[in-house]
Amino acid sequence: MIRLHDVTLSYRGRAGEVTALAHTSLAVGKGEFAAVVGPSGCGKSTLMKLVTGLIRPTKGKVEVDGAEVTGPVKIAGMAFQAANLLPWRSVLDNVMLPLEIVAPHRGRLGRERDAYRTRALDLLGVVGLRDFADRYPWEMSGGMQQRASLCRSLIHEPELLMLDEPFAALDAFTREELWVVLRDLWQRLGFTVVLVTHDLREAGFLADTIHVMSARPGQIVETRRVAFPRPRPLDVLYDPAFTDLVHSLRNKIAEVRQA
Ligand SMILES: Nc1ncnc2c1ncn2[C@@H]1O[C@H](COP(=O)(O)OP(=O)(O)OP(=O)(O)O)[C@@H](O)[C@H]1O
Repeated sequence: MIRLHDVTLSYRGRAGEVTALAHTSLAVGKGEFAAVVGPSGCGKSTLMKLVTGLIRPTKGKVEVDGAEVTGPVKIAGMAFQAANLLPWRSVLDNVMLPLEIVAPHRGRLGRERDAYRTRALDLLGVVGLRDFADRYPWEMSGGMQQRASLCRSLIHEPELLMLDEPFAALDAFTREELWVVLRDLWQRLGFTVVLVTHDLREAGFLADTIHVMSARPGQIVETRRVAFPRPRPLDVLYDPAFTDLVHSLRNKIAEVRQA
């Protein structure tokens, strides 16, 4: 689904040139759940922007679904640390927002509003928010807002879901609840995921593959397959093999930070 071939990305700003990524290569298969971890400022968000076509590589090539990325990628949905829901729209209308923007839904929404509404309500049901569809974002907790944000990123049935630290602002319990929500959505809908996170337990619980990046300029320095069988219960977090995985990822990141 995703291929980065020897990609370098340099930002040119007033303070001169900053090379965020240098000679980075990465492959993510169709339907795979990939996580990207690494020290702060190593270029994780830059990698997300390259894959979604928000920026173009300085050198090298980015491909999504077999085609070179030359502009915004239509098959991608995105969610970020801030839920960014529009306060004047109900939860349902927030979830339906991408349908007003993304082709071909934009052209169909007028005629097929009821069917789309049903789809949005079904999705809200999967994340436990069906009864909150008519509420406003400011009437809901941060975790509920993030659930709605996940629904919004999936309403146009993207093949690729790009998540940049979506649970970082939540408390530990809510975060674990949301891991389960994302696990179930992914298992049900079968999209490809790239999840950027600082939380190594989150990466271990959710991902098939964890890519570790070096300090800036970032590169993938290690790729781990996560072998725990699916569906994974939260109890896997207390498995000694899981703790070993988290420890060794932590050690690897400490090593690349000092290098
Ligand atoms: N638009 C920009 N112009 C100039 N430099 C930038 C720009 N965006 C990012 N950078 C720089 O590129 C480097 C990588 O940034 P990026 O946001 O990709 O890192 P990150 O790994 O996502 O960081 P964090 O883990 O702290 O969220 C940083 O040094 C950052 O300051």
